[in-house]
Amino acid sequence: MRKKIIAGNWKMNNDISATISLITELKKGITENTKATVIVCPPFTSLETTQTLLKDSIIKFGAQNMYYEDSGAFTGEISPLMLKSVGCEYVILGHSERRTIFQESDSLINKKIKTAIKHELKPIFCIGETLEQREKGITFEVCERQVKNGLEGISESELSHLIIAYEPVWAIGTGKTATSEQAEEVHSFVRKLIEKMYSKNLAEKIVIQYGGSVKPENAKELLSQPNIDGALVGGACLKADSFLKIIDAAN
Ligand SMILES: O=C[C@H](O)COP(=O)(O)O
Repeated sequence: MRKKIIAGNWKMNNDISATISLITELKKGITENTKATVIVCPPFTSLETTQTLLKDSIIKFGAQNMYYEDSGAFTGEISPLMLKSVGCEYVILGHSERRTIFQESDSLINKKIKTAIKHELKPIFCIGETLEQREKGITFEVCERQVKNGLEGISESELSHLIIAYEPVWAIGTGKTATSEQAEEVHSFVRKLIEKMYSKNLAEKIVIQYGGSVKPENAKELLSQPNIDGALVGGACLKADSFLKIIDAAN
Protein backbone atom coordinates (compact mmCIF):
# COMPACT_ATOMS: atom_id res chain seq x y z
CA MET A 1 0.00 0.00 0.00
CA ARG A 2 1.51 3.31 -1.06
CA LYS A 3 1.51 6.09 1.52
CA LYS A 4 -0.13 9.27 0.27
CA ILE A 5 2.20 12.23 -0.22
CA ILE A 6 0.77 15.74 -0.24
CA ALA A 7 3.17 18.44 -1.39
CA GLY A 8 2.61 22.18 -1.44
CA ASN A 9 4.35 24.13 -4.19
CA TRP A 10 4.36 27.73 -2.99
CA LYS A 11 5.65 28.92 -6.39
CA MET A 12 6.82 32.58 -6.26
CA ASN A 13 4.88 33.42 -3.11
CA ASN A 14 5.61 34.23 0.53
CA ASP A 15 8.38 36.37 1.95
CA ILE A 16 10.04 35.45 5.26
CA SER A 17 7.26 36.76 7.47
CA ALA A 18 4.56 34.96 5.43
CA THR A 19 6.71 31.81 5.57
CA ILE A 20 6.87 31.99 9.35
CA SER A 21 3.10 32.48 9.65
CA LEU A 22 2.17 29.69 7.23
CA ILE A 23 4.56 27.11 8.64
CA THR A 24 3.58 27.97 12.20
CA GLU A 25 -0.07 27.34 11.31
CA LEU A 26 0.73 24.09 9.46
CA LYS A 27 2.71 22.77 12.42
CA LYS A 28 -0.38 23.16 14.62
CA GLY A 29 -2.49 21.08 12.22
CA ILE A 30 -0.03 18.36 11.22
CA THR A 31 0.49 15.90 14.03
CA GLU A 32 1.46 12.30 14.63
CA ASN A 33 -2.14 11.43 13.63
CA THR A 34 -1.62 12.79 10.12
CA LYS A 35 -1.39 9.76 7.88
CA ALA A 36 -0.03 11.38 4.73
CA THR A 37 3.54 12.53 4.27
CA VAL A 38 3.47 16.32 3.98
CA ILE A 39 6.04 18.30 2.04
CA VAL A 40 6.29 22.07 1.64
CA CYS A 41 8.28 23.63 -1.21
CA PRO A 42 8.86 27.32 -0.46
CA PRO A 43 10.91 29.67 -2.64
CA PHE A 44 14.73 29.51 -2.28
CA THR A 45 14.80 32.62 -0.06
CA SER A 46 12.63 30.91 2.56
CA LEU A 47 14.42 27.55 2.68
CA GLU A 48 16.75 28.38 5.55
CA THR A 49 13.90 29.77 7.65
CA THR A 50 11.86 26.67 6.76
CA GLN A 51 14.71 24.43 7.91
CA THR A 52 14.79 26.20 11.28
CA LEU A 53 11.00 26.14 11.69
CA LEU A 54 10.70 22.47 10.75
CA LYS A 55 13.50 21.20 12.97
CA ASP A 56 11.92 18.33 14.96
CA SER A 57 8.73 18.46 12.83
CA ILE A 58 7.30 15.62 10.76
CA ILE A 59 6.70 18.07 7.90
CA LYS A 60 9.28 17.65 5.16
CA PHE A 61 10.49 20.27 2.74
CA GLY A 62 12.05 20.77 -0.63
CA ALA A 63 12.90 23.28 -3.33
CA GLN A 64 11.04 24.14 -6.52
CA ASN A 65 13.96 23.84 -8.93
CA MET A 66 17.75 23.52 -9.13
CA TYR A 67 20.55 23.50 -11.70
CA TYR A 68 22.46 20.33 -12.55
CA GLU A 69 25.99 21.56 -11.81
CA ASP A 70 27.49 21.55 -8.32
CA SER A 71 29.00 25.05 -8.57
CA GLY A 72 30.46 27.50 -11.06
CA ALA A 73 29.65 30.42 -13.35
CA PHE A 74 25.88 29.94 -13.64
CA THR A 75 24.53 33.33 -12.61
CA GLY A 76 21.19 33.13 -10.88
CA GLU A 77 21.16 29.36 -10.49
CA ILE A 78 21.05 27.21 -7.34
CA SER A 79 22.98 23.94 -7.03
CA PRO A 80 21.97 20.65 -5.44
CA LEU A 81 24.74 21.12 -2.86
CA MET A 82 23.23 24.45 -1.85
CA LEU A 83 19.84 22.78 -1.41
CA LYS A 84 21.44 20.06 0.69
CA SER A 85 23.16 22.69 2.83
CA VAL A 86 19.78 24.10 3.89
CA GLY A 87 18.39 20.65 4.59
CA CYS A 88 16.19 20.07 1.53
CA GLU A 89 15.04 16.51 1.06
CA TYR A 90 12.96 17.02 -2.12
CA VAL A 91 13.16 19.07 -5.29
CA ILE A 92 10.43 19.71 -7.86
CA LEU A 93 11.80 19.22 -11.38
CA GLY A 94 10.19 19.66 -14.78
CA HIS A 95 7.23 21.69 -13.57
CA SER A 96 5.20 22.91 -16.55
CA GLU A 97 5.91 26.52 -15.58
CA ARG A 98 9.63 25.73 -15.95
CA ARG A 99 8.99 23.92 -19.23
CA THR A 100 6.91 26.69 -20.79
CA ILE A 101 8.04 30.01 -19.27
CA PHE A 102 11.73 29.07 -18.99
CA GLN A 103 11.90 26.71 -21.98
CA GLU A 104 13.23 23.74 -20.01
CA SER A 105 13.61 20.75 -22.31
CA ASP A 106 13.20 17.06 -21.51
CA SER A 107 16.97 16.64 -21.78
CA LEU A 108 17.69 19.46 -19.30
CA ILE A 109 15.14 17.98 -16.91
CA ASN A 110 16.82 14.58 -17.32
CA LYS A 111 20.19 16.07 -16.32
CA LYS A 112 18.61 17.71 -13.30
CA ILE A 113 16.92 14.47 -12.20
CA LYS A 114 20.21 12.57 -12.51
CA THR A 115 22.08 15.17 -10.47
CA ALA A 116 19.37 15.34 -7.81
CA ILE A 117 19.51 11.56 -7.38
CA LYS A 118 23.33 11.62 -7.26
CA HIS A 119 23.09 14.06 -4.35
CA GLU A 120 20.31 12.10 -2.64
CA LEU A 121 17.66 14.73 -3.24
CA LYS A 122 14.27 13.17 -3.99
CA PRO A 123 12.85 14.53 -7.26
CA ILE A 124 9.19 15.35 -7.72
CA PHE A 125 9.21 14.93 -11.48
CA CYS A 126 6.33 16.74 -13.21
CA ILE A 127 4.73 15.73 -16.47
CA GLY A 128 1.50 16.67 -18.21
CA GLU A 129 -0.14 17.70 -21.44
CA THR A 130 -1.42 21.09 -22.61
CA LEU A 131 -5.07 21.67 -23.51
CA GLU A 132 -4.15 21.62 -27.19
CA GLN A 133 -2.44 18.26 -26.81
CA ARG A 134 -5.41 16.83 -24.90
CA GLU A 135 -7.80 18.06 -27.57
CA LYS A 136 -5.63 16.48 -30.25
CA GLY A 137 -5.90 13.18 -28.37
CA ILE A 138 -2.15 12.88 -27.70
CA THR A 139 -2.16 13.02 -23.89
CA PHE A 140 -0.69 9.52 -23.46
CA GLU A 141 1.89 10.13 -26.18
CA VAL A 142 3.05 13.39 -24.55
CA CYS A 143 3.24 11.88 -21.06
CA GLU A 144 5.08 8.83 -22.39
CA ARG A 145 7.64 11.01 -24.14
CA GLN A 146 8.17 13.15 -21.04
CA VAL A 147 8.59 10.09 -18.79
CA LYS A 148 10.93 8.26 -21.19
CA ASN A 149 13.09 11.31 -21.89
CA GLY A 150 13.09 12.52 -18.30
CA LEU A 151 14.17 9.13 -16.95
CA GLU A 152 16.59 8.21 -19.74
CA GLY A 153 19.72 6.49 -18.44
CA ILE A 154 18.36 6.19 -14.89
CA SER A 155 18.31 2.74 -13.34
CA GLU A 156 15.51 1.18 -11.31
CA SER A 157 17.48 1.33 -8.07
CA GLU A 158 18.07 5.06 -8.58
CA LEU A 159 14.32 5.64 -8.84
CA SER A 160 13.37 4.32 -5.44
CA HIS A 161 12.66 7.83 -4.06
CA LEU A 162 11.45 9.56 -7.20
CA ILE A 163 7.87 10.84 -7.21
CA ILE A 164 6.01 11.50 -10.44
CA ALA A 165 3.50 14.35 -10.48
CA TYR A 166 0.93 14.27 -13.27
CA GLU A 167 -0.20 17.83 -13.81
CA PRO A 168 -2.36 18.53 -16.85
CA VAL A 169 -1.22 22.02 -17.83
CA TRP A 170 -4.79 23.12 -18.57
CA ALA A 171 -5.76 22.40 -14.95
CA ILE A 172 -2.94 24.38 -13.30
CA GLY A 173 -4.09 27.57 -11.62
CA THR A 174 -7.20 27.66 -13.80
CA GLY A 175 -9.74 26.27 -11.37
CA LYS A 176 -10.43 23.56 -13.98
CA THR A 177 -9.61 20.27 -12.31
CA ALA A 178 -9.29 17.08 -14.31
CA THR A 179 -12.17 14.81 -13.38
CA SER A 180 -11.13 11.92 -11.19
CA GLU A 181 -11.69 9.62 -14.21
CA GLN A 182 -9.45 11.74 -16.46
CA ALA A 183 -6.70 11.85 -13.84
CA GLU A 184 -6.98 8.15 -12.94
CA GLU A 185 -6.76 7.19 -16.62
CA VAL A 186 -3.41 8.95 -17.02
CA HIS A 187 -2.06 7.76 -13.67
CA SER A 188 -2.88 4.19 -14.60
CA PHE A 189 -1.22 4.68 -17.99
CA VAL A 190 1.95 6.08 -16.36
CA ARG A 191 2.09 3.23 -13.86
CA LYS A 192 1.85 0.69 -16.68
CA LEU A 193 4.55 2.58 -18.56
CA ILE A 194 6.86 2.34 -15.53
CA GLU A 195 6.15 -1.38 -15.42
CA LYS A 196 7.13 -1.70 -19.10
CA MET A 197 10.24 0.45 -18.68
CA TYR A 198 11.37 -1.07 -15.36
CA SER A 199 9.39 -3.67 -13.44
CA LYS A 200 6.07 -4.51 -11.80
CA ASN A 201 7.75 -4.07 -8.47
CA LEU A 202 8.75 -0.45 -9.16
CA ALA A 203 5.38 0.30 -10.80
CA GLU A 204 3.60 -0.85 -7.64
CA LYS A 205 5.83 1.22 -5.39
CA ILE A 206 6.21 4.48 -7.28
CA VAL A 207 4.17 7.41 -5.98
CA ILE A 208 2.21 9.28 -8.65
CA GLN A 209 0.71 12.55 -7.44
CA TYR A 210 -1.97 14.56 -9.19
CA GLY A 211 -1.63 18.34 -9.53
CA GLY A 212 -3.90 20.97 -11.04
CA SER A 213 -6.47 22.98 -9.07
CA VAL A 214 -6.59 20.51 -6.17
CA LYS A 215 -8.85 22.04 -3.52
CA PRO A 216 -10.52 20.88 -0.30
CA GLU A 217 -13.71 20.31 -2.33
CA ASN A 218 -12.21 17.87 -4.85
CA ALA A 219 -9.31 16.33 -2.92
CA LYS A 220 -11.17 13.37 -1.44
CA GLU A 221 -12.58 12.24 -4.76
CA LEU A 222 -9.20 12.53 -6.53
CA LEU A 223 -7.27 10.88 -3.71
CA SER A 224 -9.66 7.95 -3.55
CA GLN A 225 -8.67 6.79 -7.05
CA PRO A 226 -6.54 3.64 -6.99
CA ASN A 227 -3.59 5.11 -8.87
CA ILE A 228 -3.59 8.61 -7.36
CA ASP A 229 -1.12 8.56 -4.49
CA GLY A 230 -1.15 12.16 -3.43
CA ALA A 231 -1.32 15.71 -4.64
CA LEU A 232 0.98 18.50 -5.72
CA VAL A 233 -0.95 21.56 -4.63
CA GLY A 234 -0.36 25.13 -5.82
CA GLY A 235 -2.86 27.88 -4.95
CA ALA A 236 -4.63 25.96 -2.18
CA CYS A 237 -1.39 25.36 -0.25
CA LEU A 238 -0.88 29.06 0.42
CA LYS A 239 -3.52 29.13 3.14
CA ALA A 240 -3.01 26.77 6.07
CA ASP A 241 -6.72 26.11 6.35
CA SER A 242 -7.20 24.83 2.79
CA PHE A 243 -3.90 22.91 2.71
CA LEU A 244 -4.78 21.17 5.98
CA LYS A 245 -8.19 20.19 4.61
CA ILE A 246 -6.51 18.58 1.59
CA ILE A 247 -4.11 16.75 3.91
CA ASP A 248 -7.10 15.54 5.93
CA ALA A 249 -8.73 14.25 2.76
CA ALA A 250 -5.77 11.87 2.40
CA ASN A 251 -6.37 10.39 5.86
O1 LIG B 1 2.70 22.59 -8.57
C1 LIG B 1 1.50 22.76 -8.44
C2 LIG B 1 0.63 22.83 -9.58
O2 LIG B 1 1.15 23.61 -10.59
C3 LIG B 1 -0.82 23.07 -9.30
O3 LIG B 1 -1.10 24.42 -9.09
P1 LIG B 1 -2.62 24.82 -8.71
O4 LIG B 1 -3.02 23.94 -7.57
O5 LIG B 1 -2.56 26.26 -8.34
O6 LIG B 1 -3.43 24.54 -9.93
